Amino acid sequence: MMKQTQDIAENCDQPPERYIHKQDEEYGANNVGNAAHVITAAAIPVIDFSLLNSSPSELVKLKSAATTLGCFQAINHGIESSFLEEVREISKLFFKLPADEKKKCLKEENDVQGYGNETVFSDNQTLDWTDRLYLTVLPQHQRRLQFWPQNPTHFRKVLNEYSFKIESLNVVVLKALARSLNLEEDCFMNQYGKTSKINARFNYYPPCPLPEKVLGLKPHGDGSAITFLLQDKEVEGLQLLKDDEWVGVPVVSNALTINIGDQMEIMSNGIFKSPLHRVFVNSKNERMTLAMFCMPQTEKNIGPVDGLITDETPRLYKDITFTLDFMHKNYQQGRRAINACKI
Ligand SMILES: O=C(O)CCC(=O)C(=O)O
Ligand SMILES: [Fe+2]
Repeated sequence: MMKQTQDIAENCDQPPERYIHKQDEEYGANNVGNAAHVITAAAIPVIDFSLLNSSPSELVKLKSAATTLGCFQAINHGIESSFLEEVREISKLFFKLPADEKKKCLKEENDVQGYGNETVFSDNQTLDWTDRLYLTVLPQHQRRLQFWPQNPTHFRKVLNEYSFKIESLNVVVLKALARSLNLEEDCFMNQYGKTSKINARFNYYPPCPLPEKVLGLKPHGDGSAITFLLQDKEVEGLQLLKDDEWVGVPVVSNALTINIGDQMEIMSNGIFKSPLHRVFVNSKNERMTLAMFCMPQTEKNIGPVDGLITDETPRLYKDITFTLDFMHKNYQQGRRAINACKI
């Protein structure tokens, strides 16, 4: 059985070969683009959610963020900061448990659900410097509770509550995005079926003695429609590709970082952009984040909404059922799932 990254990081002065990025990897750690630099907070738009229904200019700002970067920071989103603290706390308490205790939630080798590191498909796959706990949280009947920690004791209660808060916020985002394009407000939601599907991924990035040689997460676009990322309170690391340059996504206190995912790019016929992003780690501090991936039911076919297909803007994507398996296979082979959906 493979050792977890956290256990490796504990006593190591050199990351194992399997984590080290090779010079020729297109988006590897050595290949930092023109210059990896942290741009100012102003470059990632901050959207005030309390204004989305009343302020046309806030909606324009949202549209601009979603069509260019595919990323924005949501403030005044309605989830109490004290509750976000509880969410961070269960993550921290879980990852700080002794290895044996965490192993109670260990994923099976070829599954993504549960605790562990990245699923290995091939011998030359470069590994991410991270461990994760990956759980389907909604719809409720798809939960596989054997992977849900019972330690800390309030883990399940807090995650359950957070799932419903994110589900509601997802509706707010879907409606606002539709209105920003002058579309009927339910047009994206109509592709969801009765409820959304939400997968949670708790990410733990231990410090690394040679951070410039590894990546916390390899470059990828999210397979979701919308991703809600609760960042670490202090430690930054997320970067996204904009005009061939990697730009850092700052920590904004009490904000949720929202990413457009591949399925929204498809439903919007390419108007909204699913950004390529990756994670850097550092030598001093560990970093913990929680990504909530919201998407239509996996058995549902999705495609560009009718109102967006015109003579001038022809259909760019096929109708497709976007399964997780399809997503992950592409990721591990260093490809983008969305490219396989283009006409
Ligand atoms: O940890 C982060 O900052 C980003 C996580 C992410 O991109 C993901 O889980 O898909
Ligand atoms: Fe991501």
